[in-house]
Amino acid sequence: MNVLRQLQRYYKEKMSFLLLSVLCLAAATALGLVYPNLLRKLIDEVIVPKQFDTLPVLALTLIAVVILKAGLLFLHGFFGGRLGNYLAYRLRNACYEKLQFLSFRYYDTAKTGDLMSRLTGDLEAIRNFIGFGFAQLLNLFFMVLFGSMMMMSINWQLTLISLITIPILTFVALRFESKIHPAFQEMRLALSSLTTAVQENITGVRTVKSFAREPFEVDKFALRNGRYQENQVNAAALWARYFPFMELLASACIIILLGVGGTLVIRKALSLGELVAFFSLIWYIINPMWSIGFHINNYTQSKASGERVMELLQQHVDVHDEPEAVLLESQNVKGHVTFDHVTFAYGNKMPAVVDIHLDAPPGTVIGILGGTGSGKSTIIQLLMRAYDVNQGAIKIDGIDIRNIKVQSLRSQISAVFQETFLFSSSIRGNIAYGLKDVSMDDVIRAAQLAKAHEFIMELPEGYDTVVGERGMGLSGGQKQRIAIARALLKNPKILILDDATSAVDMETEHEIQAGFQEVMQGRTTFIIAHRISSLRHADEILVLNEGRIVQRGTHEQLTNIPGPYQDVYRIQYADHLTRVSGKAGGQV
Ligand SMILES: Nc1ncnc2c1ncn2[C@@H]1O[C@H](COP(=O)(O)OP(=O)(O)OP(=O)(O)O)[C@@H](O)[C@H]1O
Repeated sequence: MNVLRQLQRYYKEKMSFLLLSVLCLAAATALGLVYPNLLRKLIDEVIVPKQFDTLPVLALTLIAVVILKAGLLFLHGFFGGRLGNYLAYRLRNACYEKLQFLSFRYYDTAKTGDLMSRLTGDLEAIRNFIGFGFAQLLNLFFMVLFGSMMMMSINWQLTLISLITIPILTFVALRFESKIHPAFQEMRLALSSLTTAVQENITGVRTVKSFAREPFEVDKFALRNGRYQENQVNAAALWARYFPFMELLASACIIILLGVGGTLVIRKALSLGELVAFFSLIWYIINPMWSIGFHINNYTQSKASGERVMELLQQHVDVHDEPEAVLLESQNVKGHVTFDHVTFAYGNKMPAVVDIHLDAPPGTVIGILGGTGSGKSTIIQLLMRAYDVNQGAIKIDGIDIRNIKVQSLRSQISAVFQETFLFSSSIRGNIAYGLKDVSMDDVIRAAQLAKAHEFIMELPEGYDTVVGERGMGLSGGQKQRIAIARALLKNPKILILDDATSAVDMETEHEIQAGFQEVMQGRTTFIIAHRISSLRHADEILVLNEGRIVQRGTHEQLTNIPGPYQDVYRIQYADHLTRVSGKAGGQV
C-alpha cells in the first residue's frame, strides 16, 4: 500500500468521499444480510407452519431493503466516482506541471510514448482503484466478516466445517497475487514500448519514408507487439490456472454444506429455513473469494501504475531555484554576460566545453564558430541554465545565474534554434507564444523584421492560418523566420541565434541580419553560425575546437592570422578571393 499512501496527498481534501463511499458500500453489504434472514423466516415461520398473515410484512420489508440497498449503492458509485476523478485530475495536472519543470537532463533520455502511457493508462488504473477498487476490496472483508458472524449465530459447527477450504482459497489468492504483479509490470512496460514505437514513427515519418524503412519499422513494431502479446498470454495463462482451481475449492464448500447441513436437517438439528439461509449466506464467503483475484489484480495493476506515476512525480529536478535566488527585473537588467572559466560535461562523458572564458558587455555581439560537436550549442544551453556548470560560473550583470530564479533568467533570453518548433495553432499565436497582451501591430512588426510578413500574407488566412503539428505545411526557412519573429517580439536583453538562419538563403539571411542590427541595439547577442558572413560583424568571435576556445578576436584580426578561422574563411570565400587576387594579378 506504500505507493497508494504516497498518493494520498493528491486526494486528502476529498478523504470524506472515500469514507462515505466505503461506508455506503459496507452498509449495502450489511443490508444484504437481511435477505437470508427473510428467507429463513419465510420458510420456518410462513411456508412450513402455513401462517401466511405475516407474508405482506415480509414482502414490504424486502421491497424497502431493495430500495435502500439500491440507494446506498448509488451513493457508493457517486462518491467513488467523484473521488477517483478528483484524484485523476490532480495527478494529471501534477504530472504535466512536473513535465514542464523537469530539466533538460531528464528529457535527454525520456521517451514520449512512455510518458504518454503514464499520463493515460496508468492514471486511469489509479483512478479506478482509488475510486472503486479500494472500497470493493475492503468490502470483501466486510462480506466475509458479516457473513461468517451471521452463519456462526445460526450454527457455529456447520460454519466451521463449511469454511474448511477457505484458508486454502486465501493461500492460492495470495500466491496468485505474487505472480500476477510482476506480469502486469512487464505488460505495462511492453505497452509503453509499443506506444513509443508508434509515437516515434509518426514524428519521424519523413525520415522513415525517405530511407524506405517502412518494412523495418513494421518489423520493429511487430517485435514489440509480439512482446506485449506474450506478456498478455502469460498473464492470461495465470488467470486460466487460477479460476478453475478456485471454482473447485468453492464447490467443495457447497458440497460440504449440503452434505453436513442436509444431514443436520434430517436429524432435526437444523431447520430447513436455517439451511436455506446458510446456503444463501455461504455466498457471502465464496463470492469475495471468487472476486478476490479480480480485486487483487486491480490492486496490483494500480500499484504498478502508482509506482510509475510517482516515479515521474518524484524525479529530481537538478536545475531549480535556490532558496535565496533573486528575481531579475526586466527594467534593471543590462545584459552583461560573463563566462568565468566554465567547464561542463554531460553525465559521465568527456567534458563538452572546457575552461570557457568570455566577457560580453551589454549590447555586444559574440560570434561562435566551430566544427560539429565542438561545444557551441552547449555554451548556449549553459547560459540558459538548461544544465548547471561543473566548474566556473556564468554571470549576468555580475550575478551567478545559479542564484537567479530560473524563470526570470530565461525570460531575459530569446533563443532561435536551428530546429524550429511550431505549435499547432495560428501563425499569430506562434509568434506571440508565451506573451500576454501583444498587439497585432507588434506581431506584424516582428514578422517584418524577420522577413516573414510577406509569405505570411500570401497564406490563405494570413496571420490566422493554423499551421499543422510541428509547423507542417511550411518550409524550413519559413518556420525559421517565424521563430525569429517570435524571438524578436519577446524583446529580450539577451538574444541567442543558434544556427538560426541556416535554413534561409544568403540573401534572406542578409536581410534578416539587417533587421537584427536595428532591433538588437543595446542587447547582448550570441550568434552561432557556420557561415562567416553571419559572424563578421561580431564584436568578438570565439573559435571552438573540442570544447576549447582555440582562437578569439574580431573578423579582421582572425582573417589576418593563420588558424582555423582563416581556413574556414578561405574555404567559404574561395571564389571571392580568387577573383580579387586575379584582378590584382592582372593589374600587376
Ligand atoms: N544532451 C546531450 N547529452 C549528452 N551529450 C551531449 C548532449 N548534447 C551535446 N552533447 C555532446 O556534447 C558535445 C558538444 O555538443 P554541442 O551540441 O555543443 O556541439 P555543437 O558545436 O553545437 O555541434 P553542432 O554544430 O553539430 O550543433 C558533443 O560531443 C555532443 O555529442
